[in-house]
Amino acid sequence: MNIALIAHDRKKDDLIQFVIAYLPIFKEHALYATGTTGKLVAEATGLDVHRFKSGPLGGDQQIGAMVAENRLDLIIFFRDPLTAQPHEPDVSALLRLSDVYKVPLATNMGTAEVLLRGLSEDHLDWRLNKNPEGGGQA
Ligand SMILES: O=C(CO)COP(=O)(O)O
Repeated sequence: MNIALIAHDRKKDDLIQFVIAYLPIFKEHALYATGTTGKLVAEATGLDVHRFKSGPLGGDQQIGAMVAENRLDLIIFFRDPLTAQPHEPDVSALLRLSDVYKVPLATNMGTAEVLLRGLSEDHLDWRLNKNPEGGGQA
């Protein structure tokens, strides 16, 4: 599966800890991320992460473009609900597109845990019908 990882600044440590906790699962999939998130996750875990631009510079939109092409199967986006983001319209656009294309998206760790467990038990295999490319690693 193709998985996107995104975290706002105050949530980046949480996301890194989450990826470390589920490393055996993440290792099996192709990872995409906004710029700074991807750099930090790659450094902390050694995982290969395809990095787009930083979120405020268009990274959310680049991930949204993948969604629009049905090339993303799961999105983990740890948003900071307490800090205004200059690129809030981009964030909203990504959430909207994920709903349009019915891509599972977690915005907090509780939901992310359920999605990762579902992924490890093949409950997201229906995505392979939508995105044949997602069956392999990057
Ligand atoms: O701003 C972001 C998501 O909206 C995340 O971007 P970075 O990973 O580049 O910090």
